[in-house]
Amino acid sequence: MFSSGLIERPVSWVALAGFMGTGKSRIGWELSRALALHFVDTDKLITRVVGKSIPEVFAQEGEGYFRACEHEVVQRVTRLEHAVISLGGGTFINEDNRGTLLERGPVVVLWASPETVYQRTKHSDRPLLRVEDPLGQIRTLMDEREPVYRQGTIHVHSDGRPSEEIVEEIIERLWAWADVQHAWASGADLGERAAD
Ligand SMILES: Nc1ncnc2c1ncn2[C@@H]1O[C@H](COP(=O)(O)OP(=O)(O)O)[C@@H](O)[C@H]1O
Ligand SMILES: O=C(O)C1=C[C@@H](OP(=O)(O)O)[C@@H](O)[C@H](O)C1
Ligand SMILES: [Mg+2]
Repeated sequence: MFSSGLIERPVSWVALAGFMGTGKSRIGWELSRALALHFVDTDKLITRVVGKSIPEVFAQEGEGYFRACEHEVVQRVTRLEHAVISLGGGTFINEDNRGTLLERGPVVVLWASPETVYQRTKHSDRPLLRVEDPLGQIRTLMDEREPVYRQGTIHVHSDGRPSEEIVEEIIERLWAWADVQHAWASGADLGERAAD
């Protein structure tokens, strides 16, 4: 239906950024189903290519190696067409990655409170949260990263909301964003014609 042009999507490429546990992986997958786009989770891609889990990569190769993998993966996923990309929580923090992603298309940032993040991550293995006081660590790291996440294109809250509602809001906001892009593009066309 999408390829026949009967149903249109707001975008054919979008990335999801935000802190750990805000729902990038889950919402990204659901969004990709809703928009009939391919789905890539950069952490899963790294896991597959390196042949180790994220905690193993951190423990055996070090965080620097993981960040280099993320950088390489960003170069690749920004060349894809028809895809929803779920990033790792730190991917968008790197300035170079951020520039590449924002140039490629809209970056939707998901937000949640430190308490929600703690509840959603406490039974999982996030190497950066393997500390004595994970909630304190979440607060510190979130404060540090917040100004950077603010540089995303669209911001959506995920606290206490079912995933379907979040996906619906993202799609609405992407339509509004796409409308503005088209208006700018046709304005620029008019400007160019007027100058001819
Ligand atoms: N809106 C939501 N409501 C409840 N649980 C959620 C929601 N979004 C994600 N989760 C759950 O929280 C956990 C972390 O989500 P995940 O998608 O892995 O986050 P991220 O990729 O941002 O770290 C998962 O168990 C996921 O199913
Ligand atoms: O915030 C971070 O630096 C990280 C977030 C993780 O991804 P999620 O945000 O999907 O948990 C994963 O990439 C790695 O543990 C580092
Ligand atoms: Mg994830």
